[in-house]
Amino acid sequence: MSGALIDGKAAAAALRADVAEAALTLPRKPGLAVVLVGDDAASQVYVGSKEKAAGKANINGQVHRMPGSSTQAEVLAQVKALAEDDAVDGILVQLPLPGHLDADEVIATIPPEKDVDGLTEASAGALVLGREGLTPCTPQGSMRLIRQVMPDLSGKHAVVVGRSILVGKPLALMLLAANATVTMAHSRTKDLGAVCREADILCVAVGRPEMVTADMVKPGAIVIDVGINRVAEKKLVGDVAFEGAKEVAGHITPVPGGVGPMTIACLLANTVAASARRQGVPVPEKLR
Ligand SMILES: Nc1nc(=O)c2c([nH]1)NC[C@@H]1CN(c3ccc(C(=O)N[C@@H](CCC(=O)O)C(=O)O)cc3)C=[N+]21
Repeated sequence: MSGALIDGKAAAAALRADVAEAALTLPRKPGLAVVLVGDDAASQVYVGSKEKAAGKANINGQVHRMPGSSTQAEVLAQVKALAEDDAVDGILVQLPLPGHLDADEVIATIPPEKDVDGLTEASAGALVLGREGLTPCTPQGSMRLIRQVMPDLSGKHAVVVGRSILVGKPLALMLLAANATVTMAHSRTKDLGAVCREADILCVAVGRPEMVTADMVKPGAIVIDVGINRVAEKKLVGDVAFEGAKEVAGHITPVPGGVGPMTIACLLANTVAASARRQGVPVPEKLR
């Protein structure tokens, strides 16, 4: 292996420790509410791990499980109740929602100051306008990993492959705010390989197993693999063909153990940051 591994598990543990410490400095214990509609097995496991992580970080985590047959009005009423609950600092609606529900309308019901997933129009607007706001967890986690190996992105070329609302688009904006020169590439980009090879920082969030191969990586580049694809019964792979790419990259995130663990840690960081603002105290520096 030539490139150094970026250990997302270790970085997430360190951030969670900072979050746990910061939570204790607040007048009131931070509260995180997760709304889970339906009984999708993967979501159950995932939400359970969020609840546990919250507890360990000195955050009151509560999961509101609703049947898959819940109506739009019932889900909206649940989110509204949490919006009005003063002890709740963060609201996360687990996605995807069952097909008969309108996720946009549900998310619009989350007050921006409790939007720990960074998915409301207000949070997206703040990111575009360069104002203070809560940022989506997966791109925020990616930025934290990049900063760890490259604190100053000035003069660097970042290529983001994938333009999703959840990851690609916000990540590009965050890289731009950090002074990188940013290219957004996607499924309609011509000669994707050539574009990727220009990248000092290559971020891939397309949801296609091992789509980015070693020949698309500039020697020494930082490679951030946001993909989590279940290929065989138990095997998880990223959007980057890791074995080859790691020989070319300077730094690379593995899957699992890369961006994934950072997503949960950033959710906790957002929750404590939201709580601090709601309680009128400064957001601890390490959580920014
Ligand atoms: N409103 C909302 N916000 C989310 O942030 C959200 C969501 N809905 N719905 C589901 C997806 C999925 N997601 C993951 C986070 C961490 C790992 C993670 O830590 N993965 C481990 C592997 C876990 C395993 O082994 O299965 C890793 O990459 O190392 C995975 C998936 C957040 N999501």
